[in-house]
Amino acid sequence: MATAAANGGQTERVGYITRIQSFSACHRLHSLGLSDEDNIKVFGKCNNPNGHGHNYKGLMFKSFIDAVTGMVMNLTDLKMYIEDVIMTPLDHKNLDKDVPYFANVVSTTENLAVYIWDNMVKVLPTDTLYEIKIHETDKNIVVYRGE
Ligand SMILES: Nc1nc2c(c(=O)[nH]1)N=C([C@H](O)[C@H](O)COP(=O)(O)OP(=O)(O)OP(=O)(O)O)CN2
Ligand SMILES: [Zn+2]
Repeated sequence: MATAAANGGQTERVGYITRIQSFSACHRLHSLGLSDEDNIKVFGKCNNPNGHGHNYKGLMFKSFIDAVTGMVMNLTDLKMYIEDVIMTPLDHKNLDKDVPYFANVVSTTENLAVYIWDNMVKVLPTDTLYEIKIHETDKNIVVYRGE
């Protein structure tokens, strides 16, 4: 159990750690709630039935810095969680066809962040996830904090 003595007498500190994970996937922006015509109006080139690909970069985490281990979370454990939640289901996949969640949810980066959040909280220690930040392109970045 962590003690203040093991931490040089300091009170608990909150740390933020980030792990950058790249993964590639293709998708098409298409809402089942819109007509084909409106889908084209709303999503433009991204509604092309042939889809298009991205090299996403997903990030994360916060928690108390454990007084004994000095870690917010062991990055080696984090790597395993990321493998299970991001890499196995999403990497080199067609989001709309290969990931059941996106069968009727538009595969925007916002919804991808929600998907990753919902699945990461299932495997991480309680209250350690701070945010999911996804770089869809160098210019387009989405943050989701579970709200
Ligand atoms: N709010 C959102 N808007 C858009 C999303 C999204 O996920 N959330 N996604 C897309 C497209 O899927 C696509 O990613 C856009 O790519 P693109 O226009 O090529 O990306 P850039 O803006 O970086 O390209 P430049 O043309 O170089 O500026 C569209 N909208
Ligand atoms: Zn896209």
